[in-house]
Amino acid sequence: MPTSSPKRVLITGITGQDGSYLAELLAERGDVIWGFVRQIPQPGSWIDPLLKPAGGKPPRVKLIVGDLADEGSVRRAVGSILPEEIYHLAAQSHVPQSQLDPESTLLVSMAGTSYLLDAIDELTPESRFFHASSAEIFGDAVSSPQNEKTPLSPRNPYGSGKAFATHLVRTVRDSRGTFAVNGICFNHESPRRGPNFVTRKIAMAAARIALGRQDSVSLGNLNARRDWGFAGDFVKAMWLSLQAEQGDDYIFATGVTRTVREFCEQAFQSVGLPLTWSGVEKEEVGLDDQGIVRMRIEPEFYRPLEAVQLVGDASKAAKELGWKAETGFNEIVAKMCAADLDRERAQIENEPEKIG
Ligand SMILES: C[C@H]1O[C@H](OP(=O)(O)OP(=O)(O)OC[C@H]2O[C@@H](n3cnc4c(=O)[nH]c(N)nc43)[C@H](O)[C@@H]2O)[C@@H](O)[C@@H](O)C1=O
Repeated sequence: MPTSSPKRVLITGITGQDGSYLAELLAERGDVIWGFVRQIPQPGSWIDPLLKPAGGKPPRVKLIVGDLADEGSVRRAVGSILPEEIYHLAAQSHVPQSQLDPESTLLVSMAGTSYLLDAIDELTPESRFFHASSAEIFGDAVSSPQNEKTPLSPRNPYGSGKAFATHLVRTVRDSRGTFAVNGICFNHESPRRGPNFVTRKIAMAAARIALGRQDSVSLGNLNARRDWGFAGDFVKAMWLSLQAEQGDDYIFATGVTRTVREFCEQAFQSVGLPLTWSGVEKEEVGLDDQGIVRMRIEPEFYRPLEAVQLVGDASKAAKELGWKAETGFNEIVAKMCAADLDRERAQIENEPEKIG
């Protein structure tokens, strides 16, 4: 990766999957990192090792409490930290949840992005701004694979909020000259993924079933396809995009899709419980080698409108940033299952012994 002098950096969404990997990457570079958080995280957060490093070393991350839906607190954060780089990663990013609660999803995606861009314009016009956009802006995509020029066609509130913010970033870049980047991120996973996303749900279930702590798992559409990469690779792309000559839009993706079914097969295989399938579509089940049902279909996990052909063309990021997704599908699944096996085993060790 290219070198550059340490920076003052502000990250929204720092306690999440991407925020924590990014903070680790920037801490290694020696950057001075601030996390904008709604509340101080409970112990056990992914950024604990940066907040309280081992051996009594000084914290690598400082926190500033505020709310992205409150313009005043956003201005105060930017005005007091005077960041050279801002990574805006915070979002309510679960698609079904955005259908249940569009308002708060849209507030963070739309108002939060707008307040940050206004604060930069007024207080720190030299700051470089990264917006974590999403493949969901393409929703019902008119062409495949999608690139930076593909028209936006979101199909749910989450995608709509991200589409608005993506447009806003483009407009502000053109009209005010702000160094602003849209990183249009396709699905990216890791052991830090929240358990309501399908990959982590499957990895956790496979680990728990293999250790006898759960009988089976219920899923929705097994034939849904996604372009799944590794979150640790994606945060490198985010950083690289802010080291470029000028702000721009980039697709971050692997260019390869897999089905939910393939993810299941690979996950169960990696915990030593290969699955076979029986039945059709919504009646389908996954069986282990003893014929025990380990995976069922539950209609509640089907989506009313599925994003159909989302696969990214990241050739611009490759050409201009020298970035490509390095971690393959099988490696991502293996990492996730191994981490969940470890976590479950640690929990078993800490459980009080049952007597009688
Ligand atoms: C790019 C985009 O990527 C992510 O959004 P997502 O693709 O909606 O992620 P997911 O893991 O919830 O669903 C993936 C697929 O899996 C299918 N699926 C089947 N059965 C279950 C199931 O039981 N649970 C879930 N959650 N999905 C299921 C589901 O129908 C869908 O086709 C976010 O990071 C988002 O923030 C973002 O930006």
